[in-house]
Amino acid sequence: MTQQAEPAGSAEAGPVVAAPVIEARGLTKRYRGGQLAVDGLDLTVPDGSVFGFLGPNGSGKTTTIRMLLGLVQPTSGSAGLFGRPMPQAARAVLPHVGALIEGPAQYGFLSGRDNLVRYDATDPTADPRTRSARVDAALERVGLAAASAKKAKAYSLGMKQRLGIAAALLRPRRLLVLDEPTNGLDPQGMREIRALVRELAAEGTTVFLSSHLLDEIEQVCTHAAVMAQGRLIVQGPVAELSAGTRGRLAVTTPDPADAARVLREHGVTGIEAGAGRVTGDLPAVTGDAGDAESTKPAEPADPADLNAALVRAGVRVRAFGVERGTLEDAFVALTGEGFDVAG
Ligand SMILES: Nc1ncnc2c1ncn2[C@@H]1O[C@H](COP(=O)(O)OP(=O)(O)OP(=O)(O)O)[C@@H](O)[C@H]1O
Repeated sequence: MTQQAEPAGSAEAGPVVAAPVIEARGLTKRYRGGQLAVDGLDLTVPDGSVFGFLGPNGSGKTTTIRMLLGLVQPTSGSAGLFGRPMPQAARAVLPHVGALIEGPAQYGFLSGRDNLVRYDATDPTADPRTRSARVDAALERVGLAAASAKKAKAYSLGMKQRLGIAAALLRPRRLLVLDEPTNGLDPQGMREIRALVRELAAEGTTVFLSSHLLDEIEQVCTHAAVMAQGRLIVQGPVAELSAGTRGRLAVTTPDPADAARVLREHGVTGIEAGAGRVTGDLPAVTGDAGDAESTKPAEPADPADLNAALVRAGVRVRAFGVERGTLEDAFVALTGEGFDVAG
């Protein structure tokens, strides 16, 4: 008998060799009220990445995630997971995806363990005979084994969030999608979630997490995409995105006024001269940071030339360096706005 083509309902995601884990092309969502929540989004999430989906509140992150998971129908454009189209391939693909969107739904009167048992029981493909072992492994995985008998209502927010992640990890996942996983957590809770994300990534799970916190993305993500008002501003490896900013020149000198003058003459802008220290923005020689599609860093002037100019002008330089740009600098440079986390 010849091999049948894989049925749409198969648990296998099919051949996945080089396909990005998530791919969106021109993905757009206009809600019925007319609100354009996501506008022509092109997104590529590489296999094995920890991908930060960054944007202020209301920038369209949750709507995008819902479209990627097949929970919301796009107005236009396409979304794919593991090279398969969504929502058409949802039944085949979603068993490989764990998701935690808008906080975990839990029963406070049940223990953490019983919450997971209940959750596992709602999965028709989960073998009841191995349920107990699966639940214990998930609790262990998120560091809740010792607190597993406690009622969920007695959990801290961070523990509740980890219980939600444990639910998403009851079966092996190739992709974990976390919508604002550290929202509302205290610094310790945030650290725990970050550590967990790093561990999962080290085990080979691709993690896609949304956040409105720039430093969080810098700390934990290998790649990022930045959204503002429903549109993609930039995406790429985090190191390249922050390198794309020119960085800030910092000169320690007993002659700040002279240093400021010489630097200004050599094209340095945004100069701030204080007691014994002058900072400024390196002039760009070439570059295309203004291109929203580009992740290529702008080419800054060679700081060594500026240092030489200072020395030639008789300015005494005690320390000279370029402070690395941050993702926040990149966001400000690309949008001309501050990264507003309010709301
Ligand atoms: N069901 C809906 N109907 C109409 N408009 C909506 C709906 N859901 C979201 N929006 C609007 O779409 C825009 C994007 O919202 P979305 O929740 O996707 O953004 P977000 O970046 O996830 O923000 P947040 O972090 O606040 O959830 C917002 O202006 C929001 O008010």
